[in-house]
Amino acid sequence: MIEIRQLIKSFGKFRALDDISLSLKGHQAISLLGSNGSGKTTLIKSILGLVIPESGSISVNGKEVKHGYSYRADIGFMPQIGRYPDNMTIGQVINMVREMRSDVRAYDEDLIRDFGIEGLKNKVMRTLSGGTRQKVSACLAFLFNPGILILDEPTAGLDPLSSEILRAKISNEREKGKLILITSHVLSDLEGLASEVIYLQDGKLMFHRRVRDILESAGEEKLNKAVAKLMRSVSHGGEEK
Ligand SMILES: Nc1ncnc2c1ncn2[C@@H]1O[C@H](COP(=O)(O)OP(=O)(O)OP(=O)(O)O)[C@@H](O)[C@H]1O
Repeated sequence: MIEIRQLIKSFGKFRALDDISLSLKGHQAISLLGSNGSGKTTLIKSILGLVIPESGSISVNGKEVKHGYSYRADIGFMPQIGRYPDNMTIGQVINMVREMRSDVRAYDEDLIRDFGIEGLKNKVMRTLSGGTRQKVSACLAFLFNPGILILDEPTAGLDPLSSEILRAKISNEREKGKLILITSHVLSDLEGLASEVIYLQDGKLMFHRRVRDILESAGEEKLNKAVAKLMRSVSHGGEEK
């Protein structure tokens, strides 16, 4: 569903993405890992068409990103920090976004219900806690029932119950065949959620592997331990892709 070929992006002389090729398919929850500054956000922004790469290509559901923005209709994006008009209420923001897509017949309001957003709809955006703001961002990302979800640090700031609600939603959507790309710095957040892991370091792709294979080859039951082991081995030896 997302094909990235030999992607290169520099900021001045600094190479933020260095020859990245990836094939991302439906039915997967893919965890995008990497230390601060490794290129995760730049990669996500390239997929969203917000960063223009200097070479290489990205196609989403067969449409080349550089040929227009229509492909974005099938991507739901949850940013790390959602920015919304300060004086609007939650209800007004959700209605405003809903009206932007009159072509959509059935909205996905599961998270609005499960997070209890109805009871908060008169709260003004500027007064929201970080976690409630995150919940609004999550509700909006899923609202149009997109085939692809890109979630940037989705559980950061969420309380344990809300985090579990979001994890369950991600699993459900994956089972329906969606492609879900998730960045997180917390390895334990991946447990039972991710089916594939991508690891970037200094703008380079260090590995893209199935969780099952990572667990098997590390001889570990816990994904966070297995991924940490693999990260150490590729960081020191520069393993596979
Ligand atoms: N607009 C920009 N101008 C100059 N340098 C940039 C720009 N955007 C990103 N960079 C640099 O590119 C590198 C990759 O940044 P990016 O935000 O993609 O990292 P990240 O993996 O998302 O990091 P984090 O985990 O901290 O969010 C960093 O060194 C960053 O300083």
